[in-house]
Amino acid sequence: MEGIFVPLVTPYTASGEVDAAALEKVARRCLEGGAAGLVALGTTGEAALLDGAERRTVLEVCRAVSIEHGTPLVAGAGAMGTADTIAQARERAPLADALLVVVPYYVRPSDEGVLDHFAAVCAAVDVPVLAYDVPYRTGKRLTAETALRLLSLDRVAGMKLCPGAIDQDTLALLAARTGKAVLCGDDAYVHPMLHLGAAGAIAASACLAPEAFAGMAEAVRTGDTARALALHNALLPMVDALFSEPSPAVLKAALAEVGLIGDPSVRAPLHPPRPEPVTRALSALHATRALV
Ligand SMILES: O=C(O)C1=N[C@H](C(=O)O)C[C@H](O)C1
Repeated sequence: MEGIFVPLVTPYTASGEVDAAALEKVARRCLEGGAAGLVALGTTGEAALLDGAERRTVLEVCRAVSIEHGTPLVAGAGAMGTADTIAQARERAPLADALLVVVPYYVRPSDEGVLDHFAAVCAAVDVPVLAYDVPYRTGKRLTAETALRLLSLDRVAGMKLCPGAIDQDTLALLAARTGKAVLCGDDAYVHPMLHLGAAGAIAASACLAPEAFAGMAEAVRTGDTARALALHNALLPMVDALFSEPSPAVLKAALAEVGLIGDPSVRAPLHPPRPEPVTRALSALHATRALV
């Protein structure tokens, strides 16, 4: 798994249903913009705020677009408990090339508990699993040592790392060169993480600027450091604006402004964003366009 994977928003119609046509449009646009693949039902897709039928619709739309483009589809899965996570993983695996399974949240299990959780999920499905480490959301932080033990599980193909920083554990994990993919999930750090050996990223901001993110990853890969840095510097203010309020509220408002989705709404308890970060994201987007 290499390159920029885009976790898609879930657009709604004015009457609040999943807007399959808008989702298809955003998905196609991301792949045409150079994304390596799509992620359905991630944090950005408000997966926790959809019902079962809606999650199925999202997966089916993303599956169809991925097949059309010959690119991989990653599906988010994960609950607080192991049994519920396995049920979700079994349901979604047939429609996905890999599963993005979040570290069990809220209950704060021990490291051994986390490892057993992933071993049980891996044993229940026959697709690769990406472990999703996002301690500011889950309440459970993984050390590099535990992350390396996780990566040593056969079916674990890699990790999406979202520690909110490039910390000692991140550096140790990347330095270990396990051969498994480390994907950056902190949009602001994609550029330095690629230089440090990350295989790619799962970045919500790439929904709005797929060309710039894909171009940055390609520039790092080909050694065009000046171009990679220019794109990183241009993207940073956009990322800052997009994450200045709980995601994906600003992102959806910006996508609506550029006409990619019809309705910017997010589901409760998320709130619509203030206008200021949306304007800021759009003017930063404009600056990135000059570089792609
Ligand atoms: O949708 C996702 O998955 C993402 N998760 C990160 C988060 O937890 O906020 C951010 C990333 O850009 C996309």
